[in-house]
Amino acid sequence: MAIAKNEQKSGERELNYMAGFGNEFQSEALVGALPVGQNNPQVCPYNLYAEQLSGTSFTMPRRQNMRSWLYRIRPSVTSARFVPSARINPERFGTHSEQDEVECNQLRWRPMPLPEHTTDFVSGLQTICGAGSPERKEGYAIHMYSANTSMQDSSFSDADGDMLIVPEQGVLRITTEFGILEVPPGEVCVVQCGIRFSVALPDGVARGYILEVFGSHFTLPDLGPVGANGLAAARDFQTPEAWYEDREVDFVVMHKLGGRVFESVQPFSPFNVAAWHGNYAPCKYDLAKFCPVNTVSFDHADPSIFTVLTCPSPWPGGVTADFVVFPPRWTVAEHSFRPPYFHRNVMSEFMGLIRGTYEAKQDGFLPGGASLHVCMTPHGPDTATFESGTTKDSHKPERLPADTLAFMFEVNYIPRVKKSALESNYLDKSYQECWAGLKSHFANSEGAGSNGKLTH
Ligand SMILES: O=C(O)Cc1cc(O)ccc1O
Ligand SMILES: [Fe+2]
Repeated sequence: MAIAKNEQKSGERELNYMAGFGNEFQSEALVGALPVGQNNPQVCPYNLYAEQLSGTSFTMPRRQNMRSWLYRIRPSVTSARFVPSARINPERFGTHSEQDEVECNQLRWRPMPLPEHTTDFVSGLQTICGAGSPERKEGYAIHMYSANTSMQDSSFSDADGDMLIVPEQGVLRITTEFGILEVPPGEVCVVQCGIRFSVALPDGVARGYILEVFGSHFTLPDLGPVGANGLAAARDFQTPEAWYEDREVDFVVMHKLGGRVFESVQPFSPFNVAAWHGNYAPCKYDLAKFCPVNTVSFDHADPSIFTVLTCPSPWPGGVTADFVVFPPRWTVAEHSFRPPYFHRNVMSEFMGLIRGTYEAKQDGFLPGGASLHVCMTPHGPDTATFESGTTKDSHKPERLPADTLAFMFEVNYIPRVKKSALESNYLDKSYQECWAGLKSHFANSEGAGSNGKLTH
């Protein structure tokens, strides 16, 4: 067995990352393992197998074209036949189905409980909603996970799309074919379509959110008049250096395709890539590095101003999905209602909370919880937020607390909500009550209203 540049046991090694978003990276865990000047030498260095993983069609324009070359001890093709996985309950995880319904009411979930029984990242996945079709390669699904055990000699890959993973509780140590990423709450990662990965839980528990996009890839948003800087900087994204293990063991390889999970057993670890190069590779990003841009005068900017990553739609200006963060920041708008406004949006909005409280809700929206407001469903600040927003001194700058971190998956297609998520006992059936106190303050002749003050 050749000697790896890094330790064989991932737990003992400091992780190294390469900086940049979508760069042409190259990385060797074994000195000289990358072929020089070509992808397919007749015999690769160290007798490795060359394997290409493409993320776009071969003929995609160069700027969008994504692929990587992996140099591995055995090729991925050497596994037994895949069969439907008995570990996954398709009623709970996969994609939405015909039996799931659209729901025009505002929905909110309390935090999903941590599991009572042994549950790893994959068995702890629960689909909340989805739209479009993985077969047609358009649309998305939104999932949550809650787990208390590391994946053991097993991996998962998603042939349906890219996964953006947002931890809320517990570090995720994600071993991929490209190397290892450690992702604590406050950071997010993207594991692209087809990449095999396995999740260990150094903290013993983990909970969080996933946005899966079919047939599209996450990219940095254009900045338009904002200019060349601001929001998420490309250099702050981190891609793991190559890491491999040469381990012969019965390894379960799970694979999601068309919303169904299949599995196979192979006699070796799939994390056997000694070197790779290309621009199709997982990455992570620390949300604390996000540089918000916002109003410095009056009124409330639309939340698109906080877009971290976007999945463009096939038509100009549209998106399949945006990942938006509500970071700690100063709010300074004068003579303005500063919290999020009341609205009905053409896009559908799934929100989650990583920590703290969210500026539009004083109560009931908890870390690990979620809300869903679909296309044209009215929503906005709860009664208490409206009252404080209309009475506070709006000439004093205010710091939104540093320990707050909410986010939104803003999606185009109207989602169907998974039956199991609608029937779960953590669905908050009293959500609508948060707006019940929004009484009329209308004053058409005298008194309140005419002087810009409300009587509460
Ligand atoms: O809380 C929400 O619904 C998200 C949201 C935030 C905001 O500041 C403006 C519009 C919007 O949809
Ligand atoms: Fe909204």
